[in-house]
Amino acid sequence: MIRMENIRKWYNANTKHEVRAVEEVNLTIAKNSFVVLKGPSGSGKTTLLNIIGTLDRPTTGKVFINEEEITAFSDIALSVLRREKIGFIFQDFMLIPRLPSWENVSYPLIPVGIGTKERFKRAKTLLDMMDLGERVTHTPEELSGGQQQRVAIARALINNPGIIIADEPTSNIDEETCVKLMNTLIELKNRGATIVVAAHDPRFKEIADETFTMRNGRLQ
Ligand SMILES: Nc1ncnc2c1ncn2[C@@H]1O[C@H](COP(=O)(O)OP(=O)(O)OP(=O)(O)O)[C@@H](O)[C@H]1O
Repeated sequence: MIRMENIRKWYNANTKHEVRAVEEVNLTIAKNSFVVLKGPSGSGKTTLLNIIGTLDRPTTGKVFINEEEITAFSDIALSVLRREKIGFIFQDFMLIPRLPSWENVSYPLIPVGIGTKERFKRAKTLLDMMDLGERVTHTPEELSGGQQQRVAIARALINNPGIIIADEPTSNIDEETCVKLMNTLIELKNRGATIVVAAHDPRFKEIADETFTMRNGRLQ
């Protein structure tokens, strides 16, 4: 379970660039549920996802994952948590240029100390699953946008995460990849993962257990 208590995120607090991106958010996401965040551009969805995914800290408030207060964790403890428990799918893929697909996918396994042969094997299995078995040694610039997105999805799954966070995952991909992504997320949920997606695509509402709407940094 993920629980957020009185979350506030102010960027550049007390400067002339201060942005009150998230205000007084209280949110509970049940374990093994599929949750969608929607809301207009700039309403704070990415900010909230980054806080849930421990990529950023709230200005005030507490976040709990399975009753552990992760906002009290050190940066090192948070990076271990991210590595072991959380998979990210970003809007703009965030692949590393010049690294072949299999290395992009298996990159999160390097700090875990898994050897090259095993990393290749695991990456290949996921790339096969994403219909990219023929693109294992291609670099991101040699792939189409949809193929890059599928590499990014494979990377998000490499550590078999209990929590999957996706920020507008369908905004840069074609229809076919989009349906595939949705089916993959449903399958991961059925296998026990908790899924949190920020998305405008109305189809997510149909597959989600719960949809939350953000407006001006607040949950409605
Ligand atoms: N690093 C940052 N520094 C300062 N302000 C930021 C930063 N990141 C986001 N913001 C501001 O915080 C507000 C919320 O942004 P956020 O990206 O969370 O919205 P969003 O709902 O995800 O938008 P979109 O749907 O356009 O991606 C916006 O006003 C944005 O300009």
